Amino acid sequence: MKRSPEYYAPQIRFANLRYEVVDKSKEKKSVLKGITGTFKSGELTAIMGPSGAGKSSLMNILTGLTKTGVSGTIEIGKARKLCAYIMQDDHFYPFFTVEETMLLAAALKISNKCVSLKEKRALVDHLLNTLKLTKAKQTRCSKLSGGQKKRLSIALELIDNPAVLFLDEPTTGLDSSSSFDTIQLLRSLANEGRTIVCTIHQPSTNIYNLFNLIYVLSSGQCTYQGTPQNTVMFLKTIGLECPAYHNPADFLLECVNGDFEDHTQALTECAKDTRWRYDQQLMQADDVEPPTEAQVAKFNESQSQSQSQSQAQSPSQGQQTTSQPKVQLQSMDSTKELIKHTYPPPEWMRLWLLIGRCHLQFFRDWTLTYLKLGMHILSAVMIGLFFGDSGINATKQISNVGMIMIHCVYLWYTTIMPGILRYPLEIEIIKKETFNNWYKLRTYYVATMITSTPVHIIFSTVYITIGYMMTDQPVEMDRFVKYLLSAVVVTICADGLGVFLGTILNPVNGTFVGAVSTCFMLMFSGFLILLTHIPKALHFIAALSPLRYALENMVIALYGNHRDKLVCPSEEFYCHFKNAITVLRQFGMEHSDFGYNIMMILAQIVLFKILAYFTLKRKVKSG
Ligand SMILES: Nc1ncnc2c1ncn2[C@@H]1O[C@H](COP(=O)(O)OP(=O)(O)OP(=O)(O)O)[C@@H](O)[C@H]1O
Repeated sequence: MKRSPEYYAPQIRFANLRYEVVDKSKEKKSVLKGITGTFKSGELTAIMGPSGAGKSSLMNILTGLTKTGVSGTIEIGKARKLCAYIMQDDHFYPFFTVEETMLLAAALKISNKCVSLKEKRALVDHLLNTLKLTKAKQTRCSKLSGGQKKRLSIALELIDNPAVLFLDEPTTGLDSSSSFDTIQLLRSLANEGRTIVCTIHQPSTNIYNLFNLIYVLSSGQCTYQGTPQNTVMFLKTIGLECPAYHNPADFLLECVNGDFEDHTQALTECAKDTRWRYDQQLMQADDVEPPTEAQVAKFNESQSQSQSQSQAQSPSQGQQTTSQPKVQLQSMDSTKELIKHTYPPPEWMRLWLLIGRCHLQFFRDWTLTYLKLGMHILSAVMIGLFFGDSGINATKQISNVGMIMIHCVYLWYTTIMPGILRYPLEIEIIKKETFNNWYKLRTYYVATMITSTPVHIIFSTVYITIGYMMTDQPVEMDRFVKYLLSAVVVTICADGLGVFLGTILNPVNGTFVGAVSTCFMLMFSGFLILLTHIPKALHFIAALSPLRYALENMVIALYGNHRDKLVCPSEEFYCHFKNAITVLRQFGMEHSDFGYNIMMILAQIVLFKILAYFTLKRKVKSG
């Protein structure tokens, strides 16, 4: 059952479209200079042109990714909600198989109420079969070839049957055969009634002829809009004769590149004639007006009738026609019916699914789990062996406070770095998925918080418990709980700051800023320089350091609340730190308040998490 094009895939019209940017030298630059065009439903359109002509800019504007600096009219209406944008690079979570990726996308895009899990499996199988990915079903995404990745990107967006599909350079990095297959597939999808627009560089003749419309940009101006078959005749009208056996696509690009003098002005003028987008048989030599829709429909019908007749007479001849795709989407009416009436699941359901994905990813990435846990255990044991009985031995109390500081810095550093390094890698996936309405960014953000927080709690608990036990700290539950709580909150705070830095800086700068900020926080933690020794005017800087509050709290937990005397070894004549209160006085912490310190760290956690959300949002929205 075919959808009516009006409902299914509205055409995209834009008129006098301008796009201006301000570059670094504050100069205005006109990227698109008042272009006009129409991309129709049921058609596969190629946007071509030299590098820097404005192809990606046009695509980003039509998809709604770029909004500032744009003027003119774009008639896309509600279609923008029905759009899918397949970006140039294919990004997937590497630890999931093709089937898992597809099933998760189906679960995120289609509510269980309208399509059951069994039906979703059938839909996924159908799409994988159509895109020749069935054999790679159980392959992890990181192991796919370039062509398979591209086809998976397309399959993922076809799950909810978008009416309009934009693709940025879908053949980049593919060999000629895979490129041909990909464009042929897109043509099949367009034949079903979708509006498909893609940018492409130097297509071969076979690929070029698969397009219904070629839209050429040169220095922000439209220099051709017509069928591939009309290209040679179009160029001839301005005196550019395409040599025999020369690829018309290459010749067209050579002409717009200015390889045979600058013809941009003549080409721009000539391209205003919209009749080049119609079959020349349809045009009368002296016609000035383009044919009406009814004329075009009638012509197309008669064409397809005569074609099917000739194919019936000579099947092999029909197969050789390059403008008709060989591969047609297998008809699966029940599946099409299913996807016709779909609607997305509620956002809480998507949250649940994303939490599941985060957990699965966490357990499959051994560097995140086993390696990190192993390092935590090893480090805790090493520190335990080095510090021995420092928790009870009155002669080792400066070392014991030093060990607390090492614990704080270790947890801080090992948590802040993954946060800094994670988002630059993940941002492209989030960008793609949120832009194509898989879920809202806030849902994703909450899911990562819900998943990462228990992990930080478990890891820091393992690390702290081993360190606490091995160094003979007081065996009192309330002291241990307070000590652990302080370590856990500072770990979560480090995660917040890491995510914040990861969303505003690239990995190199993020690593540098993360390391430098840790050094400063360490300096003001109250161990290397006592808080009482810091000039009063600089106290506010110390007040910003979460490490300071954590260290203070861990020291209070061990030495505060009238702790019994520590053990002074018999061979020692005098133990200065025999009374626990002496340790607190030594570090100027006898009046510190545990509750206040916890509140200060919690406040910073909230601050970093909110800031990180907005910086992540800004990063995702920036094209
Ligand atoms: N936000 C921006 N700030 C400054 N310049 C920009 C911006 N966006 C686009 N441009 C400039 O506009 C021109 C067109 O860029 P665009 O990416 O659209 O070209 P393109 O045709 O897609 O090129 P390519 O084929 O190489 O990808 C380029 O010169 C680019 O530097």
